[in-house]
Amino acid sequence: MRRILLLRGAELAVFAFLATVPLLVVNPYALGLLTLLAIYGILLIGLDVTVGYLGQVNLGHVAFLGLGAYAAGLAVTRFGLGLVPALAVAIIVGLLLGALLALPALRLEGPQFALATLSFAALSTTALNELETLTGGAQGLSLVRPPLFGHALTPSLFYWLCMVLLALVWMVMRNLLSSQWGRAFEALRDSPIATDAMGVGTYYHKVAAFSLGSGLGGLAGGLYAFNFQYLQPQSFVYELMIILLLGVVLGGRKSLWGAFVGATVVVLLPNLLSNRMLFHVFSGAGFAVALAAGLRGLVKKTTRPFQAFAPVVAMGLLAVGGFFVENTEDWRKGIFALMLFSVVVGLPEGLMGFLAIFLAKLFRVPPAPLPAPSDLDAVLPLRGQGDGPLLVLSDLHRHFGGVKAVDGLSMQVRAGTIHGLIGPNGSGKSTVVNVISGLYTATSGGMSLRGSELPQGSLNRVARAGVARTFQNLQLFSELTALENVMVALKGVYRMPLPLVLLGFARAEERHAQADALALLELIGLKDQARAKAKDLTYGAQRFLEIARALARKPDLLILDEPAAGLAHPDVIQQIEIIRRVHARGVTIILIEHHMDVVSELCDQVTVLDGGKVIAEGAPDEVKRHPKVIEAYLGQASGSGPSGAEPLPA
Ligand SMILES: Nc1ncnc2c1ncn2[C@@H]1O[C@H](COP(=O)(O)OP(=O)(O)OP(=O)(O)O)[C@@H](O)[C@H]1O
Repeated sequence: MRRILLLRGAELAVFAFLATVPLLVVNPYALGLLTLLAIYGILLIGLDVTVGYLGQVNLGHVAFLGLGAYAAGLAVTRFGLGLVPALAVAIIVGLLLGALLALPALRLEGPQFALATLSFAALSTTALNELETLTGGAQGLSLVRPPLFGHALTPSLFYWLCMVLLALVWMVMRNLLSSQWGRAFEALRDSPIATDAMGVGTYYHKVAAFSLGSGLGGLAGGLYAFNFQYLQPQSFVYELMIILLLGVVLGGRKSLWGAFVGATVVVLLPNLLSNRMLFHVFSGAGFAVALAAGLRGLVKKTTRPFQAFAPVVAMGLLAVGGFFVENTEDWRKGIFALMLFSVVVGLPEGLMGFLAIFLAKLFRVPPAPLPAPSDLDAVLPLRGQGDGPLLVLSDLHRHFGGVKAVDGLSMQVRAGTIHGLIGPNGSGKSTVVNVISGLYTATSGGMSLRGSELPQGSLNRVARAGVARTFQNLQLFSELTALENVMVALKGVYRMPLPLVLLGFARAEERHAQADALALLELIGLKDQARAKAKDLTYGAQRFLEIARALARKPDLLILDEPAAGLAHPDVIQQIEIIRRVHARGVTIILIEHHMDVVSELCDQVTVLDGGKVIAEGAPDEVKRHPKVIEAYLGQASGSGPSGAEPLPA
């Protein structure tokens, strides 16, 4: 049985079981907990988009729960809307306010982003508190759960409604996250620069992801309002946020199952704290897991000592401390902190990540087979040589304060050629590449591609204009597979509108993308490692993979920034062969390289830079003998005139 069938079967079994619960369980308390499980499940799936996929610490998600709850509550109490329109209002409020927060906040990174979201959460609670005439302030807002299509929603019916919505959210998000969108979210977490350089708008995708996650927060808020039928601003404060983060991290990031497990933890935590016996069992089990995982990691040498011992100490403190404190609820913040610390340090992949390793060993289910590679002519069409220059740089300057990294560079790259760009360290080669590819804006000067002005200062727009590049310091999407790295960059394949992607209509397109990406992996000799994560490939293979990924853009101009840097000799030979194959497809290449033998082997024309200026230009053999070049590399003019590669760095 294929892995996908097994997964779908497990999902179906769990949801079918959950659907029958109201028929089996008459205990209203248990039904209430399961209703909350569905609501928090939706909330955590939304939070996982930012925390798991975007890799950002989002401390504002609790605000969207609150805003969604009040939006739905007010829609019903003030505007007399029904249940469905009120839930729609809650989603829209989440989406819009999410986008509004994301627009400025996502220009920030790391702790600054976390602080921006925390401030938003604080502001929201204050607003809900202070806008008394609208929200009732600290007095709270009471509402009555409206009927659904004329039927009063009993606790059982409301539970089913929440479960149906969780199942829908699950399906829609699974479709989205396994599509080009999900890959883009993960790619920009690993390398925003490379994501932009592959023509995938980083900022746009970040804002879309954050807004989507917040929309789900709004929906969960609407359901929360109709579940409790009474709202108070104090319910949506940072303490709940910490529990939500604990849920996502403990359950396992980037996983719908992880969100589900996390929601279970969030729902059960209050019971855990109020029932002393349950607390002892839980903390004892946690200590045992931490000890077993730590010892296993140490024996297998997969864990550093701190990573192994710190969770044991934290969980030990929890287990022993439970016998001494009078009331565990008074210590809840400390308990959450110890649990969060243990999970972050000891179980970075969360419970589902941990479980997935065992399940994979237990079932050993092969993944679905990949399609046959597409015809390379369709993926990377052969181009004619053309005549005239493809790229023209005129009097280009790029200064950093007083440093003139590029100082009046004029250069032409003929279509269909391999154009070498060489020069001693610090001569300005990388800066030129960064200006052409849009990472830097030129201080002055002009650039044109095929006669049209090249956009400046935007990796994304330059990529869309037909320029692809690799990076001197590798910028792969390390958590994605080799195949997915190439699929992120594929041009002209993804045409399905978002609503249809959400409904699961992008599968044929995905197969097509896989086949195209495989053709490019075959070109560079990595087809057999298509499913290996980029971070697990050898260094040489990673360098080759960057070329395949850049080729997925079907570029007019490919810039290779030191593609042989750090490679062992056999890999250098393979790299030369790959570049030859790419060139044979008619792709124009700019090659920055310190290995002079690689330059001599491959380049039709070479431009030599020194101090940001061109000091020589011509065929490789000519420039090697040029006195200025020899002087630049050796710091002296040689009368004898070098032959071969000796004077230039190998
Ligand atoms: N972001 C920056 N800020 C300030 N100075 C910079 C920046 N980038 C490059 N420079 C300076 O510009 C000059 C050219 O650097 P650049 O990296 O372009 O040279 P290079 O020829 O690519 O060198 P290498 O072969 O060592 O990579 C150097 O003096 C460098 O210190």
